[in-house]
Amino acid sequence: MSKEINTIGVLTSGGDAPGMNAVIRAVVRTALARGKKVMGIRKGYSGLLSGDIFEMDSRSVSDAIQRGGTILQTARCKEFMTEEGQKRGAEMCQVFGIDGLVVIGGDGSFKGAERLAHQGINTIGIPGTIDLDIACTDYTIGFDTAVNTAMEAIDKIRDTSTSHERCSIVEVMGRHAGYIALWCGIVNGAEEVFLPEVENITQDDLIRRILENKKKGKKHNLIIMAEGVGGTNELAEKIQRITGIETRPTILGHLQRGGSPSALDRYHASMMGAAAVDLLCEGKSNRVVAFKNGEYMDFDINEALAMEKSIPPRAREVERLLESR
Ligand SMILES: Nc1ncnc2c1ncn2[C@@H]1O[C@H](COP(=O)(O)OP(=O)(O)O)[C@@H](O)[C@H]1O
Ligand SMILES: O=P(O)(O)OC[C@H]1O[C@](O)(COP(=O)(O)O)[C@@H](O)[C@@H]1O
Ligand SMILES: [Mg+2]
Repeated sequence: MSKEINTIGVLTSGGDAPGMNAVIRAVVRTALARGKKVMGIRKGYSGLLSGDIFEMDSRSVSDAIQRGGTILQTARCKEFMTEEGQKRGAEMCQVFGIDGLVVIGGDGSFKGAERLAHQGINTIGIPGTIDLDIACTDYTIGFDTAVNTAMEAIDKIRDTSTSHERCSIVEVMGRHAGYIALWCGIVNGAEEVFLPEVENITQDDLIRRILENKKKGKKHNLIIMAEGVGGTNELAEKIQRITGIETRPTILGHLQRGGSPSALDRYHASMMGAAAVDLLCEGKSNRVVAFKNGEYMDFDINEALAMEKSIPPRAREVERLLESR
């Protein structure tokens, strides 16, 4: 018989993402509507281990849906990677009466949720990361806002780049994932995009293309670099040294992680937050909520973590087709 859940905990973990507050709001309000008690855990698994836990009511999530960041704050917690840390985490849940837990984060956070489920706490993961790099789901909360933020910033860089006939290299976030870079390549109309998951053109090929573009009268070259590829500053210096074309690197960095979430992020966040609570109420554990082929569903965490995701070949092809030559 599945265990009945009376108190639901909620935490955000790993890198923050716009829309996390809308998830917290949906979890809190759905749980209260189902007659459950809700406990907020601050600073991810760090706050769980230090007992930074408080009761939440409907007002705790007022004025949160439109706010960026996470009102529960987030952290990366090394101690929780150890079995001892995970046991202590489960004990802390018991101390606060938490029998079901919603973990909002990425793959790393889901591994932690799986370990807690192993210790007897019912857990459900919700994909919250700007990187869009969780294989079991077509959408991760925060991506739409982040890619729009990057797109708007790159449009602005393109304006000044054209005025000065410069080459601009813009580095977008994604230590292991090139989705923001790929999307910006398409929606900003870049001349070249470098992704961590696939083979890219060589720096020599790039320099030849920049010189050809100049001969054809192109007024700027816009190159998008995913963070995980690296070497943005060095590449800019090399292009300028060899071609004589002024080249400026811009690293967009953490501005991509902040800001008020888009409608898409708020919508998925609300739907996924409510789904997570309903799964817990049905006695489910060790599951991840996903949006796949236009529907909300859930997967076993271990199966979800074993899935692989690759850059859609057609999107890479279209990005290349549309590069101006
Ligand atoms: N293998 C693991 N076992 C237990 N906890 C983990 C594991 N991997 C990550 N975590 C926990 O999840 C946190 C967030 O993971 P991280 O990979 O940084 O971010 P994300 O969840 O966004 O991928 C880590 O700091 C750690 O506390
Ligand atoms: O904020 P930090 O610690 O510098 O981390 C930067 C990383 O976090 C991200 O913004 C999001 O990654 P996660 O969601 O997996 O934490 C990556 O794109 C980036 O590489
Ligand atoms: Mg991650």
